Amino acid sequence: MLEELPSVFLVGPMGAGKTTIGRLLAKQLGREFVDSDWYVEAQTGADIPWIFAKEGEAGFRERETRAIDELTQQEQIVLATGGGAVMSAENREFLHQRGIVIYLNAPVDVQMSRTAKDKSRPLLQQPNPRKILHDLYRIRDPLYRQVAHIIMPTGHTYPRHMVHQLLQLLVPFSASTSIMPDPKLSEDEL
Ligand SMILES: Nc1ncnc2c1ncn2[C@@H]1O[C@H](COP(=O)(O)OP(=O)(O)OP(=O)(O)O)[C@@H](O)[C@H]1O
Ligand SMILES: O=C(O)C1=C[C@@H](O)[C@@H](O)[C@H](O)C1
Ligand SMILES: [Mg+2]
Repeated sequence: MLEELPSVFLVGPMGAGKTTIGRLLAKQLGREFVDSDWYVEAQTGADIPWIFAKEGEAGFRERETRAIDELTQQEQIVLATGGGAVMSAENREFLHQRGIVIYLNAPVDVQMSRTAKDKSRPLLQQPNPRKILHDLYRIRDPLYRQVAHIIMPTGHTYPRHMVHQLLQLLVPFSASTSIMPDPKLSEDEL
């Protein structure tokens, strides 16, 4: 039933589960899974902390926009994007126009517990990561909502259960028509 489904792009904050859910969703759909953070690392030949250290956040964002442009042109993939990808209007346009965008909306407490032990996120290597996550959420939540076709809360739901719900929410987008369902599916409807 989902053969006609265009590419699916996951957006949301660090620790929302974009990589985890994206990988599982791709498996269920029989699609290729790509993570824009991994793609940037592979294209650069260096990891994200190294890119931030050598080129600053601005250097990383340039690389990220090139990656989002290239990856959103691929057909029928599942793409997990970096948490800050929606900061660029160009990226938002690429994402919204070229596929179905799912916003995984995680409260700051959940983001905190899921990112606490991991040192791979340069923006959180600060004395007060909770404040950083909180400030980023305030700025980015409206942008995630703006770019999304589907908004899915994530907190205490098992990844497999989330993927099951997402597969149902994606059905209306699979018809062979260029008209996207409107209005947005929102948290209230889940
Ligand atoms: N629904 C879930 N329930 C419980 N744990 C989860 C869930 N989704 C993700 N996790 C766990 O949270 C951590 C962060 O998840 P993940 O790396 O998928 O987030 P992300 O959105 O890709 O973050 P980033 O933007 O930093 O790449 C992982 O350890 C993962 O196993
Ligand atoms: O939220 C962010 O700005 C980031 C999230 C990660 O996915 C990486 O893209 C990088 O660490 C920056
Ligand atoms: Mg990820």
